[in-house]
Amino acid sequence: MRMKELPADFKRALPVLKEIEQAGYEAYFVGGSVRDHILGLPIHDVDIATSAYPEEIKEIFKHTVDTGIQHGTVTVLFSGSSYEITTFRTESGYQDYRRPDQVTFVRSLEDDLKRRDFTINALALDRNANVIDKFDGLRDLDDHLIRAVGKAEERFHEDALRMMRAVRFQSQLNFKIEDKTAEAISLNAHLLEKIAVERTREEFIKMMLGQAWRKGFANFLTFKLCDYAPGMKKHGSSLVKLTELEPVKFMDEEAVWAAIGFVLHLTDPDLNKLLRVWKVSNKTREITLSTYEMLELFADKNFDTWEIYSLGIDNFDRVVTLCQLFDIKIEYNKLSEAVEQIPIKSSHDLAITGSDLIKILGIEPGPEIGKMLKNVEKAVVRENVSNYFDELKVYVLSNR
Ligand SMILES: Nc1ccn([C@@H]2O[C@H](COP(=O)(O)OP(=O)(O)OP(=O)(O)O)[C@@H](O)[C@H]2O)c(=O)n1
Repeated sequence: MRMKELPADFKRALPVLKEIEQAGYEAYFVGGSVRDHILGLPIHDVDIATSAYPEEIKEIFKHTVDTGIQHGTVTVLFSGSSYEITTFRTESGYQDYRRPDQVTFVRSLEDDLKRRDFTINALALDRNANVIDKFDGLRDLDDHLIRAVGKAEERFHEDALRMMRAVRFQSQLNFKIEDKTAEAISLNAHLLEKIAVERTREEFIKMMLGQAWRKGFANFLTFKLCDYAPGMKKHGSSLVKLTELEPVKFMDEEAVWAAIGFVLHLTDPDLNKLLRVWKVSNKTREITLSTYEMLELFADKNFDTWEIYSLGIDNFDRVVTLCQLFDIKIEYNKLSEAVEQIPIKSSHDLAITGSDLIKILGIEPGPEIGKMLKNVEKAVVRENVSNYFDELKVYVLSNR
């Protein structure tokens, strides 16, 4: 099959493929960018695979960096851009279900494609836009199917993360997982325990942010991957409720975690614990906890602008989408107008400072000043007083 127009990222890399071919080797685009291009999706991360060994690539190009030379990857700097070029390889060993014990460089494209996870990821594209399809990846793309290359069980034994990748692609592409591949995931879900939590988390979040996350997440539960994912073992039957909610897309990772906390009715410390087990970043954890608290307030209908402000106005839109997900009725127009009208973004925007208060009140610096400033901030946010120095001065003097 020959594709029509190549996207700019591929076109820019064509001279690199040409150089390799002129030196007597083969070179192709491979991996996710080929899949996405055929699907008509925007591409990112152009990967090039070649029959040339790393040392041979280094002879062809003047400027190279040994990025992952033991796995066959060399970064080539060419005409102001950089390209990752990986030698065709086979892999064996996989005693730990994560990494091959042995990587062997080979000259055959087919051998390289054979070791890949799914047929839709085992396509190659040559310089003339011909697709090389040894495992019926094009048919599966057409049929919207995620099918392991060769024996599914073997592919998952090689890298257990691929089971998460299956549900992730299902969600991102809105595809179905082919029966034998699905069966192999169910049989091998326990291997997920061998995978570093950071890698599992990355796939989990990509899955939850995908268009068909309800399908991917439903399979994450059905295949029992959830039982071997960090901190979720006992929660399968509660988490299933997420798939029965309104079809709303998650805005970001923080929205995903807050929704999980909410559907599990976690206390704040328990959600914190779950986030630590999944090793989310401190920033994500902070934002998630504030989002979660705001969501609970909205669900209780028991809040005012000060609470929204102190939990972070930036969380408001995320919480609104979560309210849609959980069908929590809020008076959106009224609320968003109120939030827009909050006159300050943070205490830094106050027209009065701590040193002003010390002068106005004639008192020593200390905790009293902090308390007073907080009261002023609250009054400004609740629009009990305008954020002008003179008005704040009067307010402070009459509320001392
Ligand atoms: N566990 C894995 C990871 C990757 N691959 C192969 O390596 C390619 C590149 O992997 P990666 O960049 O991680 O994923 P993509 O498939 O490119 O998807 P995306 O870029 O959307 O994450 C994949 O297409 C697949 O052929 C694999 O076989 N097994």
